[in-house]
Amino acid sequence: MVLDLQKVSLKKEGNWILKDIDWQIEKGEHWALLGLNGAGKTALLHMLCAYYFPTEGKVKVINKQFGKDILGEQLRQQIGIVSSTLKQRIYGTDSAYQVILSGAFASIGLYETPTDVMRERAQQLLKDLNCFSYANRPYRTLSQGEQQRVLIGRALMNDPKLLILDEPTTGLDFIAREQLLESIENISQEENGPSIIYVTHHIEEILPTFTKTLLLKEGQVFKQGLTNEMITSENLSDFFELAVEVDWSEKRPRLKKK
Ligand SMILES: Nc1ncnc2c1ncn2[C@@H]1O[C@H](COP(=O)(O)OP(=O)(O)OP(=O)(O)O)[C@@H](O)[C@H]1O
Repeated sequence: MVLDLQKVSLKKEGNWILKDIDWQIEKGEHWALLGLNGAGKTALLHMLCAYYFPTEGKVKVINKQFGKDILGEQLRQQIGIVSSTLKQRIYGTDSAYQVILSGAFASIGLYETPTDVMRERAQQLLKDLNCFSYANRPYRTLSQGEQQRVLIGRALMNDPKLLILDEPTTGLDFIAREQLLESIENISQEENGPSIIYVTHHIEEILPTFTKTLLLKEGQVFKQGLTNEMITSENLSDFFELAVEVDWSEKRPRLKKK
């Protein structure tokens, strides 16, 4: 099992930010995590990466239980994450290639000498993610779409079992967004590739590959299960407390206000 949360709660400064979260992710499953602003998505992701320790409940990530056999650093080597916090920390003068390579050490910047195997892997990722043409350009000169590809490459360097993509399309235009989603779909179909958690506010970004969805509301699981059973007009109207209509006529859902 990639992830096993049992009755997990988190209290910060006297407030419950997460309450009684049960969530299991099996190997090979890809999930969408949907929640409005302030739902607790970031807090939940911080917990999966062992930056937060649960106040109550049990967290197991990649078969390791928090508090027992887990060291934050070791765990983070096995999880790939792309988030806006990470994006802000990358050194703008590093080349795209160096940024990807730094993923081998889960570090910001390169302080250790990469092995030949690491260099080959980074070059393969540059090709797979169509980043080869700007491999040697400083990260800060890349477009937002190009930067996101590089960060996904960095997250894949260690062949993680879990890949967390936290709103990866923020700031992308329509074309760049669709291209990035296509790359994510390709990653999800790789044999022995990582399980993906795709965090978003945007229903239309739920690709067919995300067959499971968790709806998070006010720190609690509102509902979870098969995406086509979760993303319905009735469920989402309850979830948003607003009458909405879901159009499933294409492969991806679209949301309309009623
Ligand atoms: N360290 C903290 N101390 C106190 N309150 C916190 C802390 N971290 C988060 N919160 C609160 O917990 C709630 C959930 O925050 P979180 O950032 O996880 O939401 P989110 O779903 O990621 O929202 P967004 O989509 O806006 O990023 C918010 O009300 C936030 O103010």
